[in-house]
Amino acid sequence: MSTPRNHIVVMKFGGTSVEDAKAIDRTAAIVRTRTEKGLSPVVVVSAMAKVTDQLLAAAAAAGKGDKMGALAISARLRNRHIDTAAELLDNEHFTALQPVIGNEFDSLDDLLRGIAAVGELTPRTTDNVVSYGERLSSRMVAAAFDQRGLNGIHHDARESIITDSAFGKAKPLTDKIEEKLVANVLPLIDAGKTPVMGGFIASNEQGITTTLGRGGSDYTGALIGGGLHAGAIEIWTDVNGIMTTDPRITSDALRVKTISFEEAAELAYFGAKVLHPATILPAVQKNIPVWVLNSRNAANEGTKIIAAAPPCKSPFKCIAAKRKLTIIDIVSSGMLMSHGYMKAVFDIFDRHKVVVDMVSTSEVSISLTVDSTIGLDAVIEDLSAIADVKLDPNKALICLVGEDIRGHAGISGQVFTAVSHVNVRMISQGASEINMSFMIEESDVEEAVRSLHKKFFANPDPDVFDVEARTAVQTEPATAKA
Ligand SMILES: Nc1ncnc2c1ncn2[C@@H]1O[C@H](COP(=O)(O)OP(=O)(O)O)[C@@H](O)[C@H]1O
Ligand SMILES: N[C@@H](CC(=O)OP(=O)(O)O)C(=O)O
Repeated sequence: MSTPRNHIVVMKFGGTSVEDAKAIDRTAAIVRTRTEKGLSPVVVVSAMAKVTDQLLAAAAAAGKGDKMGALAISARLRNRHIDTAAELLDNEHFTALQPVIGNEFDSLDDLLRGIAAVGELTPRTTDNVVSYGERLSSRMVAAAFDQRGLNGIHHDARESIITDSAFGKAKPLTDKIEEKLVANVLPLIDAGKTPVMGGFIASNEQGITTTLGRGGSDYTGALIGGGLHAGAIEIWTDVNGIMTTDPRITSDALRVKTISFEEAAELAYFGAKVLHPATILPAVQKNIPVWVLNSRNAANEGTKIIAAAPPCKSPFKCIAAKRKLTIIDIVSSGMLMSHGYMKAVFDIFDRHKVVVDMVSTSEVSISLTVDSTIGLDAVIEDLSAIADVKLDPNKALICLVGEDIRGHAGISGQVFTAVSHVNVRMISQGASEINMSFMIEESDVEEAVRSLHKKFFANPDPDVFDVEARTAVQTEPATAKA
């Protein structure tokens, strides 16, 4: 294993942390606190808030042949970026950056015209369109850091983050990434620069643009942290850290002070949007602590994610909800007393590369859940050849994460009493010692989470949760973003 470079800190700023000139200015001030401590930051930025969704909308319009609609979205984005740069930068830096922004938008417009002309949108072209968000934000932030004396220098993430060719959700090639980071980024750090890179975007081995999937900038941050063997990875967002549940569901949510890698991975996978599920992996491999911090309230301690979290007296640390799930009920009398049936069913999911989240079985039926409709038609067709299949959409998974759920007697009774007014469709407990999950109607999510939160976080362990903040008000309300 490589030797840790403890002076390097990877700082990832999400869309809300770079949403406008004021936010980027705050970001620069936060980065300065690290350079003042003698640390060497590598900065990863997402697209400005909502830009990714708007680029996807432009791509979709172009794919339907609506050239004017696509170009209109692009024109609005062009104005937003130019206006932000004008507010953010002095004359010298703005004059240098304006043509760069202009060129990027000219090439985006050419791309959108091309898509509209053929009237077809592929995953590969979608990745190309959507990559402009991070390409632009990283250039703007680098210029702002340069002007503010932070020695900011732009590095195109696509030159260092190398993936396979699974457009839309590409898999990183970690050995290649490490090689590239050491060759491209380390010399910049050694020269006293602050490299600024776009998150989420990458390229395959042929140099074609790919992306790591929605919310993937956290993953970029972790890949860079792992590849450079940094001393810490910081995820800067718009809340005080990992909270006991999404603070948009209940304002009673409390900051979790410390959480284990394992617990954070479960939470992220089962819906806590604050962290991309893959973020933890590179950190675990090199035992790098990950911090989740608030760029609107930088003085707050945030949440530390480490290998082993301290003991917690409360049974749960967090409640996550994952929406937009579909339950698939598979019923067949052929399953009765037979072996190999499960294998046949799962082989079908495997063949069509459809990921299953939760499974529950009886003698003649299997219920399972999926979070994407991509590839689902083919799965249903193949399953229908061996069983009766029923789809039940608009479901949500509620996941309670805690360090030793099995060790708490009577815990299931307490959970289901708390949500006794909600129709529970599937339950899973026992597969993991730290997770208890169940499926409900999507429309019941808020009610169920609030009831569970009230039940399990009435007397939280002060060593683990920031109880003092219970009465404190957030610095600013969280805003909707993408
Ligand atoms: N358990 C949780 N703790 C904190 N935030 C959560 C949690 N679950 C969901 N969230 C949501 O995640 C949001 C932050 O994630 P995201 O919007 O992707 O931020 P960014 O743009 O910084 O990457 C918060 O505003 C919050 O509403
Ligand atoms: N911009 C990308 C990647 C990302 O991670 O964004 P954010 O950090 O704002 O969640 C997205 O919206 O999916």
